[in-house]
Amino acid sequence: MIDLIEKYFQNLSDLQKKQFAMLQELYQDWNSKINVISRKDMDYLYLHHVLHSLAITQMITFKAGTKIIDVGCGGGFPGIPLAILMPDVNFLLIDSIRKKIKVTTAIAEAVGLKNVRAIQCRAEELKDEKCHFVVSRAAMQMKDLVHSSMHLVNTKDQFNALPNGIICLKGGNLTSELNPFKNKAIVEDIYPNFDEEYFKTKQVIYLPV
Ligand SMILES: C[S@@+](CC[C@H](N)C(=O)[O-])C[C@H]1O[C@@H](n2cnc3c(N)ncnc32)[C@H](O)[C@@H]1O
Repeated sequence: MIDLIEKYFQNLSDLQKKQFAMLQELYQDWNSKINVISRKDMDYLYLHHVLHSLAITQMITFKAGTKIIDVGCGGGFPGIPLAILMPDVNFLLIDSIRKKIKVTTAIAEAVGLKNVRAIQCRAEELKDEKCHFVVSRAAMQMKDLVHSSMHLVNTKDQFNALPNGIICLKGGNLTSELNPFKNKAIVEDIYPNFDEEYFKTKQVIYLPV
């Protein structure tokens, strides 16, 4: 299934290929102990979770040294696949549920990711950390994500192609959810950049802070 990742990311090093390939067994094993992915979805780990996480790269390629906070990372999405793809970018993965952070930490360690930290906390209670971009998938409604995480974004230190902000992965009808942000948010369909049927209902949303 690593083929699916290589279809879109052709310059992976041998280490990155190995790291992506390790995810299947690691998630299989951890998910049997602590549920972080719906059981029926385990057959689609690379399409529904790994590649979907990497679809953030259609909006932006983070420069080396960028700091990212993944809010509500659960078992590590989108943070872990992005951290494998971008070893020069620093990731802090947070979730309010301790056992999810246990899985995320174990997987990051097993894969040998030096650019990942994971801590259990609620986004709104995180005070001592700043990042250039918050990323998130399926953690909360846009207005709650903005409310809980806006303070994490450093608005002064800007060096990426887009101003610092929040980037999230969403699906379905977003009209009412994004209504308060309609003049500011950029919404991109993932399909056909990633041309699997699964992505026909999925979007990447960017909101500058
Ligand atoms: C549906 S899961 C998605 C997990 C992961 N992002 C994924 O896509 O597989 C949502 C996660 O967000 C976490 N979460 C919700 N509100 C949060 C908050 N305010 N701060 C930190 N984590 C939060 C929950 O604990 C849960 O693990």
